[in-house]
Amino acid sequence: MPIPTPARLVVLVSGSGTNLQALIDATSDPAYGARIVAVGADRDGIEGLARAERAGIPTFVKKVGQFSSREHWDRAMADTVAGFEPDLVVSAGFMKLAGESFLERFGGRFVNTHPALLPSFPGMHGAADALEHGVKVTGATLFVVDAGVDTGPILAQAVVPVEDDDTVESLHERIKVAEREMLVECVGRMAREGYTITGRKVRFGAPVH
Ligand SMILES: Nc1nc2c(c(=O)[nH]1)N[C@@H](CN(C=O)c1ccc(C(=O)N[C@@H](CCC(=O)O)C(=O)O)cc1)CN2
Ligand SMILES: NCC(=O)N[C@@H]1O[C@H](COP(=O)([O-])[O-])[C@@H](O)[C@H]1O
Repeated sequence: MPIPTPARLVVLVSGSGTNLQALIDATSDPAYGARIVAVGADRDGIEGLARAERAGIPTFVKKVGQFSSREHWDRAMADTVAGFEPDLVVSAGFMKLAGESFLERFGGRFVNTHPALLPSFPGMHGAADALEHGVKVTGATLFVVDAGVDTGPILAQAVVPVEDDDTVESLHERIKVAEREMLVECVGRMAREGYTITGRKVRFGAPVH
């Protein structure tokens, strides 16, 4: 997938937005090769939206409850995101599953960062589930979103140790430090180098014809 530079990014958030902030900081350098054209959320009053507003980035909020069905919400999300003409959509702590309409429009250029080493510990509680299971290492995974829950082709993974005295909070904070670095590096490479998806394998670099 070759991408025109600077790549246009739409970032989706549901919470504190520290991954978004890492992207905001990275995109302030024109050499990074991407810029954030909008930040979207499924709820209001979150620090993620405040971070975007402080950076002068347009925001939008689409709550599921504002729509008559989940499908209508999904289509409204897809229409709104499409209006910003993104090259890549980045889910960074976005706590909603994307449905058919969204994936029809953005499949192959919608990535998500997850706080565990997939395929282990998918879902909404990746750090807590890894701690509960007693694993000795965990981390973060960046993948291309598909119709499953955290099942898409993997772009990159970052590993962190689990310490004996970890709480869910201390472990998730350690994961997030590695996650932000991985996200910034990979989104920048996708923008500058393009990427190729072949079945379950993703590599940086545009397809060779
Ligand atoms: N179709 C997909 N959409 C998304 C994926 C994905 O793999 N496939 N990844 C997510 C993020 N994600 C974890 O990485 C995730 C987010 C939300 C849920 C979930 O079950 N959400 C519930 C609502 C929960 C809430 O509102 O608090 C829901 O969507 O109804 C699971 C995994 C990005 N989207
Ligand atoms: N399943 C999705 C999920 O758990 N996402 C996780 O939420 C956190 C958001 O942090 P942030 O709002 O500070 O970027 C991140 O660790 C992200 O991987």
